[in-house]
Amino acid sequence: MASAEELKRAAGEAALAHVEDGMRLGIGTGTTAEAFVRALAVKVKDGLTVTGVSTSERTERLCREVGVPMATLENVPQLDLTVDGADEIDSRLRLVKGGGGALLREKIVAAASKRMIVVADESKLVDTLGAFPLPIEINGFGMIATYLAIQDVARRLELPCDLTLRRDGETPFITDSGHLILDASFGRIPDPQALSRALHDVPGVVEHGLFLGLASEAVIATRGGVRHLTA
Ligand SMILES: O=C(CO)[C@H](O)[C@H](O)COP(=O)(O)O
Repeated sequence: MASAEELKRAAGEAALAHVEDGMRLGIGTGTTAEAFVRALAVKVKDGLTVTGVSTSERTERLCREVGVPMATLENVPQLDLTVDGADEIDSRLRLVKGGGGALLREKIVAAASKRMIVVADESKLVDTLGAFPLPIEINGFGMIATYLAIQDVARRLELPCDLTLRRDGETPFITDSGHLILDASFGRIPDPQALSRALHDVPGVVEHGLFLGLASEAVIATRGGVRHLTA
């Protein structure tokens, strides 16, 4: 039976079929996105020309290490395609992302792209979003007030709410953009759009991990083969 690693590799390799010569590519964060980077690097060595824009410092380092040519979003602000992983994917290709802490840059890069393809193994497919805690990137200033305002959002939407400050060992986890992350267990999220809007209305919330209307396709590796889903 294929291991989780093999499934991630299969998804990463299958996404390569969507990469064309000359593309400006947003490159995601996480183990599945990294499988895509390694497969991409082989093509680059064989002569494929692409310009990558990374969604995290971690991905940037890997791309440079394996020889994928990189630019910044400042220099290349419009992208043809972004390939990125996800923590949860529903049947309408609505996503929860940010398990790796890169949600802010991931969302900026995805929004700057004409297309976003999600790469994942079948364990990420869900009927309803919400089993995976939703990462919420917040400003450090006034974090308790922000915490209370998020609890208030959940109360108004009649969702349970359990917030945990993400840690990196003894200290709070700090994102590439210098913010904190609250991992929010809201239970099942029946109306992701309403939750997204309400969270964006909280001033201390920088971004959240609900990706709605951004992914147009998904390449899902299953034990029975790779499935291609469209929104
Ligand atoms: O959103 C992300 C990082 O912020 C990742 O794409 C997500 O956590 C999936 O990671 P993996 O492919 O390792 O399961």
